[in-house]
Amino acid sequence: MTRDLTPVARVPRTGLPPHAVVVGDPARAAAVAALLESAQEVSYHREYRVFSGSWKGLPVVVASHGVGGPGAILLFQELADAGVRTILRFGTAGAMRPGIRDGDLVIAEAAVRDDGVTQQLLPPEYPAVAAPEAVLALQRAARKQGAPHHRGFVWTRAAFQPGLIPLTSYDGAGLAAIEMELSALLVTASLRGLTAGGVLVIDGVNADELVDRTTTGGYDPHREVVAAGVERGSVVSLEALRLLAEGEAL
Ligand SMILES: O=P(O)(O)O[C@H]1O[C@H](CO)[C@@H](O)[C@H]1O
Ligand SMILES: O=c1cc[nH]c(=O)[nH]1
Repeated sequence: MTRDLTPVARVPRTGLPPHAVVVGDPARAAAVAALLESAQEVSYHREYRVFSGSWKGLPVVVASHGVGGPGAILLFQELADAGVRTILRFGTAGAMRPGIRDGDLVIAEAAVRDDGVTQQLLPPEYPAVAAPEAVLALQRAARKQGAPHHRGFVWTRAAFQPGLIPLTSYDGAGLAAIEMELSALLVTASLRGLTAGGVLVIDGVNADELVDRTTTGGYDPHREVVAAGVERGSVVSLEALRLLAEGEAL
């Protein structure tokens, strides 16, 4: 019995649908799963809460991976071991580009690999890129949902709080948002032959040096403007999965 479960997240090795939305917060996984038909909790070990159900007839997985790349990559790898082939991360992030507002969505095209884990798997020059079809599916779903959205590069950074070492300056590099797990997903996808992408709801920004005070209110995910973005983003990520599954992304 135990051998039929993956070792850390303890998801069943067989029987999961091949399409998944992953989120950091187990409570958000439950909220996204509540949008599904016939949703059921498959497993819940550590920070990894896993549901299955149907979105417009498409069987899907919704799962939480917790905070931080090293823990999250375990879920991504174990979902791949369990037969999941398409994974979209639906997270929260801080804005880094002027004009991106609280509650807006950022659709990731690629991520800076500052995730604290993939450097131990392969050289730092290796890119973390989203599947183009995932980018287009998310963009199409965002337009359909009327969700304010932007496309761009994301900084995946292992440290949330600023410390004594000054932040790397990406001034002039055009980064759109900062979060903590996406590059770990994108690298896993490249190594395992998965299709992956990500969409992030802006909840302010986590480091004072990065704050664009004209458009965000500073880091605070517990606000109505963020909750409204999360509601829109939940539908966008599920609908993008459906577009990918139906081959309607391009
Ligand atoms: O809202 P989630 O998906 O957890 O994403 C962001 O929020 C957490 C930090 O508060 C990190 O996990 C970061 O990546
Ligand atoms: O890493 C994160 C996640 C959410 N918001 C931020 O500002 N940073």
